[in-house]
Formats: sequence, C-alpha cells, structure tokens
Amino acid sequence: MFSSSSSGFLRRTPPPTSTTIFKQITKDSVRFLCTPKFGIGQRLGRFVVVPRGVSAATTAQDLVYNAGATVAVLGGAYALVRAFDDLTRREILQQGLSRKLVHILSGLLFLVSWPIFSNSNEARYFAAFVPLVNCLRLLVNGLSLASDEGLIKSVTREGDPQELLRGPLYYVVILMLCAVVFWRESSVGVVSLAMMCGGDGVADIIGRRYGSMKIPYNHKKSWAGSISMLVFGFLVTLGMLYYYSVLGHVQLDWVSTVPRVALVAFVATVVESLPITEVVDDNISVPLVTMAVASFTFQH
Ligand SMILES: Nc1ccn([C@@H]2O[C@H](COP(=O)(O)OP(=O)(O)OP(=O)(O)O)[C@@H](O)[C@H]2O)c(=O)n1
Ligand SMILES: C/C(=C\CO)CCC[C@H](C)CCC[C@H](C)CCCC(C)C
Repeated sequence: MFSSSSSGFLRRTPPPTSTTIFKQITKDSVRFLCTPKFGIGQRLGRFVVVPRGVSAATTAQDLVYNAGATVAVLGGAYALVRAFDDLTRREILQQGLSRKLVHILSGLLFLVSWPIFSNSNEARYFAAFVPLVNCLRLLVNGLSLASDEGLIKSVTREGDPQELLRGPLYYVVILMLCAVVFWRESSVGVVSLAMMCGGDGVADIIGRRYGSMKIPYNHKKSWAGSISMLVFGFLVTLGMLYYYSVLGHVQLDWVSTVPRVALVAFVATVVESLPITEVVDDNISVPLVTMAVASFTFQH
C-alpha cells in the first residue's frame, strides 16, 4: 500500500485496520466535498496528488477556493446573527438568552467550518478574515458610527451599543487568534474555543436559571453554573476533538486525551468562577488560560 507525499514520491504504508478504513472513508467523503475537483488537490481514489514543486498555496485555484469558503462562512455568520435577531424581535427568545446562544454557536460553528478551507498555508488567514469582518462590524456599531439594530439586539444584553466593545469584541479577537496561531493542526485552538463557547456560554445559561447556591468566594457565580461549565466544556471539547481527529487533522491517544481535557476544563472552570470579571473579561481569561494549560498538557 502506498500514499502520496508533497514531493510527488510514493511511500509504503502498512495495510489499514478497520478503524483506519472508517476514518479514511469519513475523511475522504468530507474532503471530496471540499477538495477542488481538478488541478491541485485532484483526487485519484484515496490519494491526493500534489505535483512536485507546486505548493497548493501558490495556485490561483486554491486562492479562489478559499475565498469562496470565506464568503460562505461570512454568510453563515450573518445569517446566524439575523436569525437570533428575528427570534428576539418576535419575543421567542429573551435578549440575554439570544446573546448566549450566539456566543455558544458562533465559535463552535466557526470551528466546524475550518475543515472546509484548503490545505494551503494561507487557508488560516482566509478563515480568520471572518472574525475580522465581524470585529469591524462590532467596532463600527459599538462606536455608533453605524447602527445595525439586528446585531445590537442579538448580541447585547441591554441593547446598549457600547456593550459590543467588550465581551463580543474580545470574543471575535480570540477567534482570530486561534485561527491564525493554532489553526487545525493544533489541539490548543480547538480546545480553547470549545471551552469558551461550549463551557463558559452554558455556565451563564444554567447559572442564571438554577444558580441559587452561590460560590463562597464569588457571589456572582454559582455552583450550578460552574459545574455546567465543567461538564459541558469537557464534553463539547471532546466532541470537537473527535470531529477533528476523524477528519485527520489531529491524531490523539484518547486514553491520555480524556484526562488532559478534564484537567483543562477544571482549570478553565476555576478561572471563570473567580471574581475577576471587573478586571478581565471571561472572554479573555477563559480562552487564554485554556491555551496555556492546553499548550502544556497537549505538548507533553
Ligand atoms: N459560573 C457561573 C457563570 C455564570 N453564572 C450566571 O450567569 C451570569 C452571567 O455570567 P457571566 O459569565 O459573568 O456573563 P457575562 O460575562 O456577564 O456575559 P457575557 O459573557 O455575555 O459578556 C452571572 O451573573 C450568573 O448569574 C453563574 O451563576 N455561574
Ligand atoms: C455575543 C457574543 C459574545 C459575548 O460573549 C458572540 C458575538 C458573535 C459575533 C457577533 C459574530 C461572530 C461570528 C463568527 C466570527 C463566525 C461564525 C461563523 C459560523 C459559520 C456561524
């Protein structure tokens, strides 16, 4: 059995196990939907042929392909915000709940979209362009240079445009940071965004509703909120890592990965529970601490 390599040579690989075959079929089926149908990245059965000396990053087709993926994800981001604006206007969702659901879904769907982009070195910058555009939207509306009522209604708690310049702005900056610095091949970016979105986001929803028992050192936070952050942060992170491992972007030994994710979730939960929100927003402290702990635990 042979597999292709970027130099164009073929090298012997061991016969596949049933798990490998399952993963390859899954990866091929997703990649087939994403990989350009001709030229660079052309498929020959299980192999992706990259002609010698031609990097995918330099082809015009790759640039056009990634630009198309960026437009699609931008459209998804705009549609998401519009959908929750509509639900809030119709009073199907409270504004606070809408904001938290946008917090949870935006980052997780952004993570889900990363495999759409090509394998070129520049792909991460095309992906990061999406949070950059939203960063500019938040700045323009937060400074009242424009007034996108849909954005303000679905993303602020009280409807004050200046709210856009805090939590939401920090949030999209973290999305950009993870896309550019960590991208798909590192678990750190995936873990950080999953914890910020799947953990911190759920803590707010559960904590507001069931958080009667407050944490002794921070009466603004509750045991229910923190426990839900620990549980959902752990589960959502494992789910996202599994998604990336099935697509072949990360290779994980699950026996060691599960306790590592549990440790990261625990530390992120403790940091989120601290009474430091007045000093540093959760959308900064939680992902940055997660990046630090995940960088240490997943690289050792
Ligand atoms: N561990 C937690 C986290 C949140 N909450 C509840 O959720 C509310 C908002 O939590 P917080 O994370 O502070 O949200 P904000 O940072 O204010 O909102 P955003 O992240 O959207 O800016 C808290 O006041 C509390 O009622 C909780 O009970 N326990
Ligand atoms: C309310 C928020 C944070 C406060 O804790 C989230 C703000 C979200 C931004 C307004 C929109 C961000 C969109 C993402 C960059 C891309 C999502 C793409 C996906 C396909 C929907």
